[in-house]
Amino acid sequence: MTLLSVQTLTVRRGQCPVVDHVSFGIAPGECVGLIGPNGSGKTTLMRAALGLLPHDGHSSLSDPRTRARTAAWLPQERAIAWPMPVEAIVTLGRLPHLPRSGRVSDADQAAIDRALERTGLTGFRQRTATELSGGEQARVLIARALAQDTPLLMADEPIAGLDPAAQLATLGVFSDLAKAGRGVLTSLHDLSLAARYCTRLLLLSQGRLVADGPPAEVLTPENLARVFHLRARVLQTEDGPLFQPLDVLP
Ligand SMILES: Nc1ncnc2c1ncn2[C@@H]1O[C@H](COP(=O)(O)OP(=O)(O)OP(=O)(O)O)[C@@H](O)[C@H]1O
Repeated sequence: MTLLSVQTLTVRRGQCPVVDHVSFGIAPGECVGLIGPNGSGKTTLMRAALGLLPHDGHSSLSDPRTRARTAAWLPQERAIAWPMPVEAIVTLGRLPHLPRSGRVSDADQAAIDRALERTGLTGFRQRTATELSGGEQARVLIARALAQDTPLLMADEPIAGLDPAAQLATLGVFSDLAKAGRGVLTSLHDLSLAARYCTRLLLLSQGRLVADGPPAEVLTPENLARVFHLRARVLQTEDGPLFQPLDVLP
């Protein structure tokens, strides 16, 4: 069973492919990190895989109904426009589950409470979301995506702007979701955290998928030099792999 299947997905901007014949699948139990330098095509790949951008090739989530049932999507933009209570925003994640009356069932409320708890926002539920800090607002949107309770969670740089504890907590939640049989696809720039929390990494370079496998097989000195122009040390420790960038290569 796959939660997402992408075959030869290609997105062109003008004549230039910014996602170039990318194929992969995501199965339940996988927490997959999408890594690559700025402009390598991570956002474009995820948006095309969700059917939100015109593309060639195939994605199993192109169909809006399948997408709505299968995937929660956390985009990179984190602005909350409406001065609503935090709990009301997280409740929006339950919209696909609510009856026409909009009545929130006990099961819906349990999912909302769980999402607030997982993101450390239980004490914020009555606060006006627009009055929270940028990082707190980001956590509200993560909570909304978690409340959707879909088999697959797709997140674009979800830990950008979060403090270190919130970064670890967020990726811990994603990793736990995968251990519980969900699937996660998340882009991120922190290669240490990618190595530690992801079961598998997809490495993009100039729109092409140049490596796909367990973190230790993807974060090799050769790939780091070739794709990121970095010399780095990867240490295997009892707490997982630690990644230390050392120099920018010419
Ligand atoms: N609307 C657009 N029109 C033209 N080119 C675009 C557009 N959106 C993105 N691109 C180009 O597509 C390429 C991939 O962009 P994308 O945002 O997918 O990269 P990314 O890997 O997510 O980058 P980052 O790590 O900086 O968020 C970049 O070269 C970008 O300039």
